[in-house]
Amino acid sequence: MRPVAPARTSSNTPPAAPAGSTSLCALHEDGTCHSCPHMSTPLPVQLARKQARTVALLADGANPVPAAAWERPAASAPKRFRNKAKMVVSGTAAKPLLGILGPGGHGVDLRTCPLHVPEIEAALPVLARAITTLGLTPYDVSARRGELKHLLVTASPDGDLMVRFVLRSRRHVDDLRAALPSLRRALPTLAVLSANIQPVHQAIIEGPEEILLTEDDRLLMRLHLPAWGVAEEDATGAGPTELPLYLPTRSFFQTNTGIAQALYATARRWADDALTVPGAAPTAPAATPTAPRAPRRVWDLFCGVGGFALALAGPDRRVLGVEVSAAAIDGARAAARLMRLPDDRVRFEAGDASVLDPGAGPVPDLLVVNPPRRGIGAELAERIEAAGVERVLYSSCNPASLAKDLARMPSLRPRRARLFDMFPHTDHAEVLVDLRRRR
Ligand SMILES: C[S@@+](CC[C@H](N)C(=O)[O-])C[C@H]1O[C@@H](n2cnc3c(N)ncnc32)[C@H](O)[C@@H]1O
Repeated sequence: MRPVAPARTSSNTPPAAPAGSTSLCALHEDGTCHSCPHMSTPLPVQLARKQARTVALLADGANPVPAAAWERPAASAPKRFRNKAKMVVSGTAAKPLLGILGPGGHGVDLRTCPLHVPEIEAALPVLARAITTLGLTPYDVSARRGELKHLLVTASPDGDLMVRFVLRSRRHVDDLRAALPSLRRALPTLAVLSANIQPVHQAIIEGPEEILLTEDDRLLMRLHLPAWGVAEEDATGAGPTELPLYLPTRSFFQTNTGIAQALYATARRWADDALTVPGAAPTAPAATPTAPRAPRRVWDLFCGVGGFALALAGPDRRVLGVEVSAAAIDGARAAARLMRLPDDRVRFEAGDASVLDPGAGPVPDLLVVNPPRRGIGAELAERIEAAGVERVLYSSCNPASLAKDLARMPSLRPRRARLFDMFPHTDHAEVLVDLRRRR
């Protein structure tokens, strides 16, 4: 077969925004893409507004977050922060479009989206040429014909790539396998290649079957946190402690790498900062075995590939992570091995976190929850409230469901909060709240 041509940087450069524009994105400016409604507003102004909105929303609930509890928000880079591209493939095999379906189901090409990290932007034209070379016909939603539905590309902080072709059937899997050497020549940092089979005609990004075409089945995402006890830099600040996370193909990962680092670093700083919250009730001295200064037993529910659990792992601490995705749990266990954490201290279990009862056995000193947008829900919130857990770190990508869950845990009072700009140019906000049981 014909080889795939390597990346050409000149054709990868996004078209410049029109003169006089403050926008970072020509696709936004010319109306091609509406995914980032605030793209034309300077990022510091966006962030101030997002912070004000989030503070107001959470001050208003039945278990309010006091205005004085908020730390300075963690600001993102304005562009080149997204480590994952989820591209709908449309057009034709000869001229594929990688992006979204616009009004009327017409394909819109977003391969020059300035949010993607440079490694993704350089890879997309190479992958478009591979689609042409392999004759992969994009799936036509209205005609229900074609084979290639989506292209999912993730870049690690080291620039390694995971590329997944979401196909309607297995028809082209052998062609993709045969193209691997040529793809590797064109994309030398290609670490993981797979075909995901998504046979149903529904708006679902990926299906349950993943066919791996490389030996590696996961991407190493090496994050960097500040040293223990040191305040984290915002967003892009690389610190000296490595947090190596393994991302398997069908697992969640925070899409903004710099902000993910800030989030895990803040959780770690707060977890060990039990005595220093302004206005917090004094706790027992550190030496008292029943009330240690830093938590000894930590649970991380909805742990994904283990970001919070592994950031919080320490010599005098037992950590349990629970996550519904078995693939993500495999990744978390592999990362724990890479970090040489003994499995009697750091344990990961696949299962439904929403049915757990922290009061059923020895109660964790610190519970981390980082649920999907729906929140932890009434039942888990009520069990946490009843279990007598002293401290909860609640990381939420949906302040509205967070406010509801806080109202269900009236004994756990928000003492500290921080906004993380995980999704710049949109209204979405990620919030971390430090809850302490009222005495
Ligand atoms: C917002 S992500 C957080 C992942 C992780 N904490 C991180 O920092 O990357 C939510 C996670 O919850 C998982 N999840 C969804 N429902 C679940 C459930 N009922 N029990 C356990 N995990 C669940 C998802 O698979 C996903 O990995």
